[in-house]
Amino acid sequence: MTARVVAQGTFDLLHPGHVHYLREAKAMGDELHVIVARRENVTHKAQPILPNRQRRDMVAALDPVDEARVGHPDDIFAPIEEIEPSVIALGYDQHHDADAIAAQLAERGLDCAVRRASARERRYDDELLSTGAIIDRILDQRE
Ligand SMILES: Cc1cc2nc3c(=O)[nH]c(=O)nc-3n(C[C@H](O)[C@H](O)[C@H](O)COP(=O)(O)O)c2cc1C
Ligand SMILES: Nc1ncnc2c1ncn2[C@@H]1O[C@H](COP(=O)(O)OP(=O)(O)OP(=O)(O)O)[C@@H](O)[C@H]1O
Repeated sequence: MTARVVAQGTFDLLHPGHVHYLREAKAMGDELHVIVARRENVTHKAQPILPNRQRRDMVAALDPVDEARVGHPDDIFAPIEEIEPSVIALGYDQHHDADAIAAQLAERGLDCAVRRASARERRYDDELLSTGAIIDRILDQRE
């Protein structure tokens, strides 16, 4: 039986931290399905610069990714019910509470583990491993 894994995020300006996360998520199963956050649903930080479709297209092009989709406008569990993953891989710093997600999955009768990926550490001084840091450097150097 194919073990499907779901990963999710904003994936605005891509960087090695995203690749690390998606590689780890893929290793948690056989098929990696990525849900790309709709711009209007990103309320916990600055909204993404790039359009939903462009962010999805770039994530879909990454090696570990088998399928990527723009997320549901208002029910984050709608794609989960469609994909029926064995694992949801949370990113190392994602603000979601794993237990709360596990409880909502159980409520919907979804048998799916919730795990957390690790952080990718910097390999050289000026490596940028966050979209926010990339944007800050652009503002700093291009103003
Ligand atoms: C299990 C799960 C399902 C999600 N499904 C959707 C969705 O369908 N639509 C959406 O816009 N965001 C969805 N999200 C929320 C976004 O991906 C959220 O902004 C992201 O988890 C946090 O992104 P960040 O790590 O880029 O800050 C989902 C998150 C989780 C944990
Ligand atoms: N350095 C990193 N190491 C491991 N995972 C990362 C790293 N940076 C981002 N991720 C993961 O990638 C997913 C998408 O993150 P997101 O799109 O918010 O990127 P970000 O670089 O964290 O953005 P921002 O700087 O705006 O917070 C999340 O699950 C996040 O945990």
